[in-house]
Amino acid sequence: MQLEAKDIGFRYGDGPWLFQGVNLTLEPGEIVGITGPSGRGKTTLCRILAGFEAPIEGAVHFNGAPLPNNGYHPVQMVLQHPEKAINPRWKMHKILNEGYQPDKELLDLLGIEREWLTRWPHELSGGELQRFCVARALGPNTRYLIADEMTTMLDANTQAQIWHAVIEIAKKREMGIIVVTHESNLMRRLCHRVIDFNK
Ligand SMILES: Nc1ncnc2c1ncn2[C@@H]1O[C@H](COP(=O)(O)OP(=O)(O)OP(=O)(O)O)[C@@H](O)[C@H]1O
Repeated sequence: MQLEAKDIGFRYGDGPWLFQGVNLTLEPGEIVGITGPSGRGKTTLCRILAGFEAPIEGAVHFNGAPLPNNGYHPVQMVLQHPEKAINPRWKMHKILNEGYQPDKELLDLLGIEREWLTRWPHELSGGELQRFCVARALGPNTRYLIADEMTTMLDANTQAQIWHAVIEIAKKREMGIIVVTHESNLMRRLCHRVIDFNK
């Protein structure tokens, strides 16, 4: 079940092309980094790969066919700021179980404490909230995870715990990952290969 970007081009409105002719193939279980300067279009490319945005040119294929536009999406994305990705009017248990019911093993792996489940989002730290966003993205039908600066705002311990959990799940399920980060050490440690989005 490959994830394939074929000759992708994108621009906002009638502005200049952000990028054109982007080709990328991810195999199951592969961890690929995307690096490049701020504003180059990495997040935009991620949004296209996750089906949030349609490319102006080219196409994204999953398992040889266009990305599905209903049902559970096989490509899930986790953003830098968890508070932008959750409903502030829902308690954490509702946010966590929105798409599927994560099991105890996953909650433990991500260090999610049970007492957090009855709290509102504003009653948790950024690192605690991000664990929920990661759990929510790791449904059993997630085949590719896009981590766009997923742990940039977090301290080293939280960053390590979250990545340990994600890598363990990825190995077990042969889930592919796209890692967008400006941290070159993290990139080197995690990724099988890195695409320089500067060129
Ligand atoms: N909805 C939008 N409408 C118009 N321009 C946008 C929109 N979203 C992003 N842009 C612009 O597109 C460019 C690329 O943005 P993008 O977030 O994809 O870059 P990036 O490489 O991920 O940057 P960073 O490393 O800072 O996160 C930026 O110049 C941004 O201002």
